[in-house]
Amino acid sequence: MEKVSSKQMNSIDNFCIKAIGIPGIVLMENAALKIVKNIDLDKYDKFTIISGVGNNGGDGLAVGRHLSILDKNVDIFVIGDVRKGSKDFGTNYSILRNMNIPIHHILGIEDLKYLQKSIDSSQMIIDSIFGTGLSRKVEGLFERTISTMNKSNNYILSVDIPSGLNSDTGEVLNTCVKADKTITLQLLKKGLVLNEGKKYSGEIIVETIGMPKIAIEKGLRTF
Ligand SMILES: NC(=O)C1=CN([C@@H]2O[C@H](COP(=O)(O)OP(=O)(O)OC[C@H]3O[C@@H](n4cnc5c(N)ncnc54)[C@H](O)[C@@H]3O)[C@@H](O)[C@H]2O)[C@@H](O)CC1
Ligand SMILES: [K+]
Repeated sequence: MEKVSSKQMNSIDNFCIKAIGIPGIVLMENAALKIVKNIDLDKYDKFTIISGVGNNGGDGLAVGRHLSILDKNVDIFVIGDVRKGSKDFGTNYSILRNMNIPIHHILGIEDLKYLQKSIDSSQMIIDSIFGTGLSRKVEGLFERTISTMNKSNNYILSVDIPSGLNSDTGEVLNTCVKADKTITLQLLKKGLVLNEGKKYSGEIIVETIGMPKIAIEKGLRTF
């Protein structure tokens, strides 16, 4: 199984989007549907989704949309400055707003009690805080959010990478979500199986999201 670095993944993304013309939002929607495909909908009805404001967060918001359309009970939390959100995150954020689906923003410590309340009454936590874009140590409110998640005994499903894990080296950047399952998109990220990757990823499932071979080969050759 091909293992890729985040740089390689980014160049594959870019080739897909810029050279071939598959919009990022299409890849994000494919990712969301593959995440939902891996959830046992007969077993799980109540979800707490915690999203960052990058494309990993966008994946999580799209998952939240699909689960609520399937009449599941979904609490959606966003952590990070929405104004600094990525383009595709913004698209999914405004779709949820237009659907009048409530979004809770984790802006300060006091918001963690709402998160705790949601976690106490849900069966599954979906972690879409950070993916391959994690670029520095996890601190402050992000650190406290992740420790709130890890303290619960809910089932935790991570989108692409357990948030806090360096997707290239498998190092934990101060703290990391301890996932029961990680659905990684298109290709296996090296960090998932290096150092502490296995411990924090739980069961790893690779799901393709519609990236053509030509893009993958080109991207792999670049780095
Ligand atoms: N680019 C694409 O076409 C696709 C990307 N996908 C998803 O996009 C992810 C990569 O998205 P991005 O590159 O936007 O990055 P991420 O969404 O992984 O994270 C970047 C965000 O986290 C913030 N951040 C990074 N480190 C932080 C720290 N220590 N503390 C606080 N904030 C921090 C950044 O400011 C940025 O807002 C992948 O993991 C995957 O889940 C998928 O949607 C598939 C398609
Ligand atoms: K994640």
